[in-house]
Amino acid sequence: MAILYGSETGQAEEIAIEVEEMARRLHYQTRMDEMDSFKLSDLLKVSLVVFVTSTTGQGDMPTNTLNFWKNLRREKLTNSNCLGSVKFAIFGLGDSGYRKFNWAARKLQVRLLQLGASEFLRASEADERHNNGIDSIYLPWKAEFRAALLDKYPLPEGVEPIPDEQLLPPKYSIRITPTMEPFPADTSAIKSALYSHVDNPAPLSQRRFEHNERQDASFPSWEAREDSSWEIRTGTPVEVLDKNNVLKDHPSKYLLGKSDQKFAALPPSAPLRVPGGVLAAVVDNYRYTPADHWQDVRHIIFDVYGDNESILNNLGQSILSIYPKNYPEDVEDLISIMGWTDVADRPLEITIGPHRLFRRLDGEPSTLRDILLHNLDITAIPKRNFIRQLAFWTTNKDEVERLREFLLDGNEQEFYDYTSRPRRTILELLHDFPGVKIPVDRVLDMFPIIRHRDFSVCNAGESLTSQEYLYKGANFPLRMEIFAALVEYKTIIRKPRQGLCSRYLKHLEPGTNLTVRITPSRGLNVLLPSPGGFERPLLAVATGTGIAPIRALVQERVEYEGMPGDILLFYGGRNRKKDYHFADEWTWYDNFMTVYPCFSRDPDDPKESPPEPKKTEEEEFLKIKTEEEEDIEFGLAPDLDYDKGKKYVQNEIRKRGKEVAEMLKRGPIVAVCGSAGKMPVSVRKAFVEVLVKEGVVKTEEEAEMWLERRTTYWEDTW
Ligand SMILES: Cc1cc2nc3c(=O)[nH]c(=O)nc-3n(C[C@H](O)[C@H](O)[C@H](O)COP(=O)(O)O)c2cc1C
Repeated sequence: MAILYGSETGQAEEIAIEVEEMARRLHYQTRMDEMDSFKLSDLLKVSLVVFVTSTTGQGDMPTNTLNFWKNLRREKLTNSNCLGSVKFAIFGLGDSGYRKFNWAARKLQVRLLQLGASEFLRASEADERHNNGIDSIYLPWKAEFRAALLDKYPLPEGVEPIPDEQLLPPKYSIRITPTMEPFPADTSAIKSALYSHVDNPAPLSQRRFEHNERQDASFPSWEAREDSSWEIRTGTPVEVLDKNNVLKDHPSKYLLGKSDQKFAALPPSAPLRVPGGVLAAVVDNYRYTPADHWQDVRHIIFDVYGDNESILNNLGQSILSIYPKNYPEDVEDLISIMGWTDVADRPLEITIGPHRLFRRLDGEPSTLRDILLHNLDITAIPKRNFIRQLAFWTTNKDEVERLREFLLDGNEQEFYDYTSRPRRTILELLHDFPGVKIPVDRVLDMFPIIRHRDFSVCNAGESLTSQEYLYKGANFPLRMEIFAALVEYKTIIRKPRQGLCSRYLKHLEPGTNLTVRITPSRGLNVLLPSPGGFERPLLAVATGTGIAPIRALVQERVEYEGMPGDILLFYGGRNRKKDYHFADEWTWYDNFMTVYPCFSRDPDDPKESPPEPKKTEEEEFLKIKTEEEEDIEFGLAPDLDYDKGKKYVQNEIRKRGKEVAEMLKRGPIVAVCGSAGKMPVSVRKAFVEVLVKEGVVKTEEEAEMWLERRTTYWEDTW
């Protein structure tokens, strides 16, 4: 059985992992991977294919399916019945808040049927907005799927499904290498510097021996050797093995580990070998919003070294993907509670690993600590698959019982209350279950891999290139900026929380090198298909950091040699003084741009709506929210007060109806950017109402049609 997934943030992948485990328990040979790692012809080699895919963008296929999808859509396959022998099942994940609910799964299903494949089981569409989220559809579907498998492909006589209480063999192969490892080559500048100041360095063979000695698990740690009792116990002077490493003079002279000393607690800066990735250096990273504003919004500027010609040719926008890393203190915490201290820094041998396990670019051998720092998401919210496996690694009966209870049918709410609602992390969960000791050879099977996070590049045109670039050409970096709101909140267990990437970005120091990936935005096809795209009017609506892609669109027009189309921007924030992003810049373009800002928390008339009592950032951050407020914040419950006469962009659009209708008549590009959920829906409704009220069309249906056919309507919401 092949289980192929398409996933942006990991939900579909998690479902695929569960489906695979279920199939393995029914003795299937399985292959589980993202769609893009699977050849179309391989579909013919398996008995059954399960597709699990989310929908992203505006009804789009996830990024890791795009190649597969392109191949599947090849014109010459149509009417070929080429998948006549393929049996498949589809499980879709979506969010009914989006207009094109579960479109990726639907498109895939239609195409597979068109190519002759037959459905093994009815397709299913899960809705994230449902009370119990995806699970409310997924769990019954899984039970139905299992029953159908047993029915249509019964197990041979005498063969039983492998019970849940029995541990399956690991999928990945990882082990700590035996002690006698060759001494790594002195390739890096840092290394040669390391040895250059050593007094009378020993011959290489001696150094290798000492190195191996230190690699040995029984060799005492630095801490132990610093403790003189070790010396007394063993009779070996502490410095014996390190005598050659005595520094002759001050280490700072060599810039040795300078950054490590200064920012000892920061994630490592070694860039990763990411397929399609390019090197970038942080030029600046500063807080854009004032310190007393509730939200820390970062303006981060990078120099990007890569195939810059092709990036420059990607008019429209680019997406910059960041690969966040863990903090050393969290990793050390995990190493210590799992009892991995002795093996954490010894080289690892990974013969079969997940393909997203990106190694360090400098080719240094990986250690367990390395992959924990760079690859494994130890602060993710624990998923069912993780909890299921944990129960095998504790000898404490109460813990086993408690872990298994979470997974029992009917306990979904309890599981949710323990994990997702308080945003509990894997690391915290492991602290709650001190009896659990995960063996090293299971880490790749159990921990999720860190996913990259995408940011719209918020500059374009001339600002991408420096004078140096223009003069010296493509060897010079491009300057790319992102504008990111850090995710920091507290939950019902009153713990302040930070997203993994937010924490990484917050302390990303200028000068840090990292690997990023630059890809064209999905909006690219929509925004610039026609010649003269720049000459079309642009009707932009942005809330908060949704302004990022709009700023790039504006900057692009500035450079246009012809006459750029005029721009109408509706911008929504909370306070003019705190989050009217890039307000100064808009005045530079007032020959072709009009901005209507509105601020939901700034009262027009202080008598009518008195200002809210001023809160410090800390108060705002630590404010204990009611359960309803929490639900609204996490999008789990509707905010019934949402639209009531507030100063939101949709109301501003209605207020300026005439001007908006005039622009809509001219076939503009409409770009709506900001948080997903109610804003894009309300904005579209406002456009529809305006078109009817201003007499452009008669009915709301006609207005919808107008938006669909006469405008290029692009939403970038998250
Ligand atoms: C930027 C973005 C765009 C989305 N667009 C759609 C959409 O057009 N239709 C839909 O049904 N769901 C949409 N969703 C919801 C996701 O499909 C849903 O959250 C899913 O559980 C994510 O699964 P994944 O983590 O595997 O990608 C979107 C989510 C995001 C973050």
